[in-house]
Amino acid sequence: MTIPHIPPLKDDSLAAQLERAINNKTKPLGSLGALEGLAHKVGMIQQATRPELREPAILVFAGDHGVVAEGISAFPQDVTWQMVENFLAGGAAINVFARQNGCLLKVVDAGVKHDFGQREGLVNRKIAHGTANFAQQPAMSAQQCMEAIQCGMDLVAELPGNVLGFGEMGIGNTTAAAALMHRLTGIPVADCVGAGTGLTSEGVAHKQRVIEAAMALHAGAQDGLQALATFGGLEIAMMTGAMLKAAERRMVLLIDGFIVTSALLAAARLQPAVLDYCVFSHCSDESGHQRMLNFLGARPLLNLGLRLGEGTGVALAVPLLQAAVNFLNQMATFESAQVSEKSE
Ligand SMILES: Cc1cc2ncn([C@H]3O[C@H](COP(=O)(O)O)[C@@H](O)[C@H]3O)c2cc1C
Ligand SMILES: O=C(O)c1cccnc1
Repeated sequence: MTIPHIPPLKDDSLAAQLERAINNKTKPLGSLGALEGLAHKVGMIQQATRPELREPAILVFAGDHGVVAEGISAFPQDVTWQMVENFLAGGAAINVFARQNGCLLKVVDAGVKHDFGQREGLVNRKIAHGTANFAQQPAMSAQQCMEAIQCGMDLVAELPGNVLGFGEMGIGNTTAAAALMHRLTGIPVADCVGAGTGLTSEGVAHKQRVIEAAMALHAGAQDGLQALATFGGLEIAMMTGAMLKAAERRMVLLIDGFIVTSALLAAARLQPAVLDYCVFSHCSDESGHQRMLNFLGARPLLNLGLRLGEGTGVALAVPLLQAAVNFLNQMATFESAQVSEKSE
């Protein structure tokens, strides 16, 4: 496996051109707020003063987690495969929002504990029937983790468009994500754990204890790949690989909530410049997501109190991304529209 090399987005002359183009539009300086930074970012990613978005896609990566044996989720493990069926039938929240906003949606079986057979619309990249319980042993072998990363890279190499959103499904994956977050950021476990699908406060306290015990058990798993293999999920590792390949292909990466951002923490540990290619769609209500975003220096577009995952925040942010590119390409300048500039 070769981790792609991702160049940082540094081109002072293009950055200045984009800034000028944005500032010359018929509006007070800075008045389109976060959309201005977004337009600038897409221009830098595409190395163009007139960027364009083509065929936005959302990949929903699904996988199961052995750590559910510790009683860390409010829902049973079968919900993972049942929700995959729901995605295939078009009835989940992500189906609704992806349809609404014209996104291609693909569901990837990275490691669900269920046999789906050959199914229309399901991309079969199953590495294993779920991970092992990281409260007892590493979730994945190094080999499985690398296979998952490689599959993620290969999937993205085939995509037609230039915008890629990330979503996930996997009962128990907020526990994996919180463990990964703690190990990769050093933020105390108590500030990484949250209620996930709806644990009570005692449930959250138990989840915290499970993670703390696992940290002691796996004290040696410190580097990015080791941490990912030890605490991550097959869907999380596959997202990490997909993110790296998408940045290498100069796609716009749309980041969803807590679990997707944990995959990005691992990707950024391997190739820090991957962050230059990311748009943070929203801040999840899963406590810990805000801290993760702060750690990355990220400013999310939306704050809607979502705590679902699946890529729902990503799908909702697509029209904002389109608006940013459209204002850059279509708005008149002070000169072209003959509008007077600021007096003093
Ligand atoms: C019906 C249902 C649909 C979902 N869609 C996404 N998730 C979300 O919840 C799960 C993580 O939460 P925890 O770690 O607490 O198990 C993930 O599958 C995530 O995508 C769902 C959860 C449920 C119950
Ligand atoms: O932020 C998320 O993506 C999230 C939060 C809770 C449960 N599932 C996903």
